[in-house]
Amino acid sequence: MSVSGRGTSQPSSLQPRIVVAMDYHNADDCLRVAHQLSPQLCRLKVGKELFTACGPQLVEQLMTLGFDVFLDLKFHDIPNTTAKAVRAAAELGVWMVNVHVSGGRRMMLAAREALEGLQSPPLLIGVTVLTSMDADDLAGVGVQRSPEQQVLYLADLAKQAGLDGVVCSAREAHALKQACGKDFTLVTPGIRPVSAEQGDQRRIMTPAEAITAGSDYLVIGRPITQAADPMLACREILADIDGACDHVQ
Ligand SMILES: O=C(O)c1cc(=O)[nH]c(=O)n1[C@@H]1O[C@H](COP(=O)(O)O)[C@@H](O)[C@H]1O
Repeated sequence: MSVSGRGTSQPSSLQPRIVVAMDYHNADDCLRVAHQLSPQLCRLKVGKELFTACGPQLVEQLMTLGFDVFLDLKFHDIPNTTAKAVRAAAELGVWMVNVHVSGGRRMMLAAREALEGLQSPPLLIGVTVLTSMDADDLAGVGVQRSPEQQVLYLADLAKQAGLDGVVCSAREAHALKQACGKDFTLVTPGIRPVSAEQGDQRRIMTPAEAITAGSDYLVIGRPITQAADPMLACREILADIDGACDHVQ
């Protein structure tokens, strides 16, 4: 039994706000680390690499261990295909699923509609501007707005289409909470403790900064999964955000 209750968009002070990105290539590595982590302390994200290698069976195994699972496949397709993929994710029983906001309003409305009538639908979240992108990367694909302007623009589209929230960087969290309201869920990757390497991420913040800025869920991969002791790394980040949580609640 998971700890969150699906369909709850805002974490209470007792619910885990860390979502560990299980970016592994095989089930053994993923399950070895999952057994070291605790559903009381974190949720898990299954993304493209792990899902392509291991499929829905592994998602089910992680849920059997008690974890809430964010299925991060960033659907971006024609409305009919996206809606059916979102429905399939819901039938798998995941806690959260995402689509690219740039798939457009009709695509997002179809995804929303695909979840109608379900007793505990997953949170439906829109990806805005990937946290690996900066202003130069956006300009490279023809977008002249700043990352923050583009994130705000896409988040407004997502909200109007009935999505529960967006994936963004924590750098945009404060402005987004003001623009979209506190109930609009903010899921923020690009989280780096002070000592961690930035890697391919560009718009980053520390865990405590992200919570203070208004992030609801922190998606954290390599700083935990590549650590010698993932559970210890997770606990250290929790200690870092504890004070920030008290401050914002
Ligand atoms: O949707 C996501 O989860 C996502 C969106 C985004 O804009 N940036 C981003 O990094 N992610 C995911 O978040 C995780 C971040 O991992 P680390 O960079 O290792 O902490 C990866 O699994 C990414 O696929």
